[in-house]
Amino acid sequence: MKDEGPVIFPNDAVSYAVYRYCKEHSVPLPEHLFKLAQFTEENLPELSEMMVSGLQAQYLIWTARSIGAKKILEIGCFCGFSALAFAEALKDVEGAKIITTDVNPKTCEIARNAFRDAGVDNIVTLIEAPAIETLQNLQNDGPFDLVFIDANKDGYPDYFKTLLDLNLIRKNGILIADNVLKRGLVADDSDNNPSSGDKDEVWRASKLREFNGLAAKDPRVETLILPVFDGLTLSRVL
Ligand SMILES: C[S@@+](CC[C@H](N)C(=O)[O-])C[C@H]1O[C@@H](n2cnc3c(N)ncnc32)[C@H](O)[C@@H]1O
Repeated sequence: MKDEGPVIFPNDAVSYAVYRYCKEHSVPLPEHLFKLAQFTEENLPELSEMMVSGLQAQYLIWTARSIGAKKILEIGCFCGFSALAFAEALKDVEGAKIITTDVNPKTCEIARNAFRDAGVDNIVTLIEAPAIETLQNLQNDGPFDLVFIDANKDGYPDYFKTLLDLNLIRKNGILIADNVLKRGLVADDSDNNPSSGDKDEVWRASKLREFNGLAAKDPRVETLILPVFDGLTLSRVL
């Protein structure tokens, strides 16, 4: 077994080259995703970092197709970038349905326009409401094949419990949660971590630690945490 050592790549330059290489050799993204990303970066520059990365969108498309997903639920729509990726994955699937939810009216409007412009508004429904409320009203729409959590980090433990208690994910369906390592703070928030001075982030990391603990111990799921992007928790429903 190899040592569980630090980063594989020697420095930032090589890491960026690797990232570009991975994108170029992975499932392609449609042009409308690049357009939405550019629009978001130009119009909401201070928030645009909230979008998943290009490679992460490729990962979501590949995963949704791999498990034969037909129904997807997303918590945290923002301007619609990851939902559009899911729509790309499901565009040729008979009866496909994507439900996404967010509380920000401004970004919801951008997302709705993006879904319409991409011609996927027939399969994507955006519910403008707090996610916990949305989950409690989804009994007739589930169970989902894939659920993606990418919203307020303090909500992750409740989203996890509600999704499982209400049987909103089918057997062998998967839950993907983003940002679960929070720049490593979840595993190490000591002075070793340059982000440890940011008290808000340290608090969010504590909620993510709680979420990861639930996902690791709950007998209804089998969980894998991957140290990719900002950390992904993958839970398969048993
Ligand atoms: C990281 S962004 C989502 C990014 C999106 N998945 C993408 O890749 O483009 C998080 C979103 O969660 C939303 N959010 C925050 N609190 C929420 C809540 N209680 N219920 C639903 N959405 C919430 C924010 O408004 C924000 O748009």
